[in-house]
Amino acid sequence: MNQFESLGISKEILKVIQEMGFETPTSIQQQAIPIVYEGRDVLGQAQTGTGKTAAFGIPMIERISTENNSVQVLVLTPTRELAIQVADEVKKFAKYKHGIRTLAIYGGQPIERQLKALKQGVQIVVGTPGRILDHIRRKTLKLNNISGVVMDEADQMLDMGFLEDIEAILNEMPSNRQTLMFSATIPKEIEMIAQNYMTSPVTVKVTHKELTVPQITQYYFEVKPHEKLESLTRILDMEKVELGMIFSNTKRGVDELVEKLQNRGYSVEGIHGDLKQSQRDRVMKKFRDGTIDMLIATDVAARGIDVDDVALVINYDLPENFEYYVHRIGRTGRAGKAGLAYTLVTPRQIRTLKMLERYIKARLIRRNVPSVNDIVEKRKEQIAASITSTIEKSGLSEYMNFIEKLAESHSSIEIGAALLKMYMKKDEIELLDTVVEIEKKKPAAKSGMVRLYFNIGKRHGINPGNLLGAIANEAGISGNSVGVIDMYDKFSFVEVPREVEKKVIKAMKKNQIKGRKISVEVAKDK
Ligand SMILES: Nc1ncnc2c1ncn2[C@@H]1O[C@H](COP(=O)(O)OP(=O)(O)OP(=O)(O)O)[C@@H](O)[C@H]1O
Ligand SMILES: [Mg+2]
Repeated sequence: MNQFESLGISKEILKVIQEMGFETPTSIQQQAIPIVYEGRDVLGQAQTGTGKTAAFGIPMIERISTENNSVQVLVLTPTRELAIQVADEVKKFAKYKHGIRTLAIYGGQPIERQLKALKQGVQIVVGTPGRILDHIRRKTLKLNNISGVVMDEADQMLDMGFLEDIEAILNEMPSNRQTLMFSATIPKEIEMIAQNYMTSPVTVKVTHKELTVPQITQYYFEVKPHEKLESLTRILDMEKVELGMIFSNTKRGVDELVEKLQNRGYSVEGIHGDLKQSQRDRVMKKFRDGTIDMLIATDVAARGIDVDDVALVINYDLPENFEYYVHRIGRTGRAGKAGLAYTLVTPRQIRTLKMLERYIKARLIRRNVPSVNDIVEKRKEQIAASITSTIEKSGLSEYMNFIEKLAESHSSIEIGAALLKMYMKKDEIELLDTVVEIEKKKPAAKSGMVRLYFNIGKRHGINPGNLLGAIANEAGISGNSVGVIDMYDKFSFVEVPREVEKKVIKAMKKNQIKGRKISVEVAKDK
């Protein structure tokens, strides 16, 4: 007998569990399922991604009588996306329990469609409190046959101001029903509802020292407010994750980030409460399918959302509430998988960060925003890896003939290097476009020097040493007195002693390089 069988789960559901590839029940499932089967009220707390949905979903499915077409189980969730997801998960588990019908009911969806489905008869309804109450008042949803109610993410529903709605809903139900509440965080306020609406509830708490799961490695980056966007793009360039989420505290923040990142060529979409439901559904689908790399979201997508293989969560803004942090980063590192969580913190927020660490009882490791060099080095590693895998996949013979010919007049190292240079060139432009904004604002590091920015356009192919010599010559100064020169396709800069600033600018404008007009800009000192 496997461990799932010993929990008393029916064979129809055991079959699904096997198909889903679950090997052993998680702690919350082991502890909560038998108590829920007993019919007790349960207040369940366990870390994010540890299978709370199945912990309440499985026993709730088992109690449905298929002879009866009325609603018997109601699950309340704080968001529409979570209602859809939990209903899908319940449907999955009920796959071989023929005759059980499950319906998600939420705002933003045409009410007629829901009315039609309710009329046909469903036994399990999963929904958001507002719309559920709406149906109760229209008498299109009757709760007199309810034998079980679940509040998933109960604390979030209270936070969103759903207390009155929830109370109104609970008051419509038979008092001998079974009541369950589940969340990764259970603050004190919950106990108030528990006292009023539950009958001698059993608290099932899977305790760990930390509130967050240990397989999520948590880092923070200290960045000035005006450097956040630049830092984010560097982090994204460095990580190149396949699927991730970025959280912002405001809807406007989400919209702005989406626009800015899309303009820079990142594959991102946004989700928040002001978007039309059809748009929210479209974005969620793209995210679940992996059509986009990153979902940018407010906390509307922080709770309960379970998307496979989210490798990275970034808090672009430090959340206003510590519980939100736990739930946001919990979108990664689910079902035992590893995850990364990055949080951008401004210097003024360091104290709040320390308080957050005390709340979650875990540490965030400090990390520096990757420099341009780090990103270039990382690119090289990635390119080396993709060269190796291309070679391993073989299918190179036609290219090899071509290279063999070239190898008669060049060494293979030269050929390889030239190909790489051609390949990187394209890459470099993309990379450096993102660097410009921050670099542009930088004055010279050494006192007495000024940094002059000039623009000679894309793919200039000019040797910095030659340019430096030409400028010094034209200005009548020694080449040695010119400091750094760095040339990019968009902005290049040179650092010169303050005394010769004017001379150099004049010389640069005069010394048109390859016939291009040069515009020079002086970086202001702080
Ligand atoms: N026993 C199990 N073995 C392996 N995977 C499981 C098991 N139980 C659940 N899962 C999977 O783990 C993932 C997370 O489950 P679920 O969404 O229920 O977590 P949760 O505890 O509700 O998290 P959150 O607090 O974020 O809502 C899901 O993809 C689910 O299919
Ligand atoms: Mg959940």
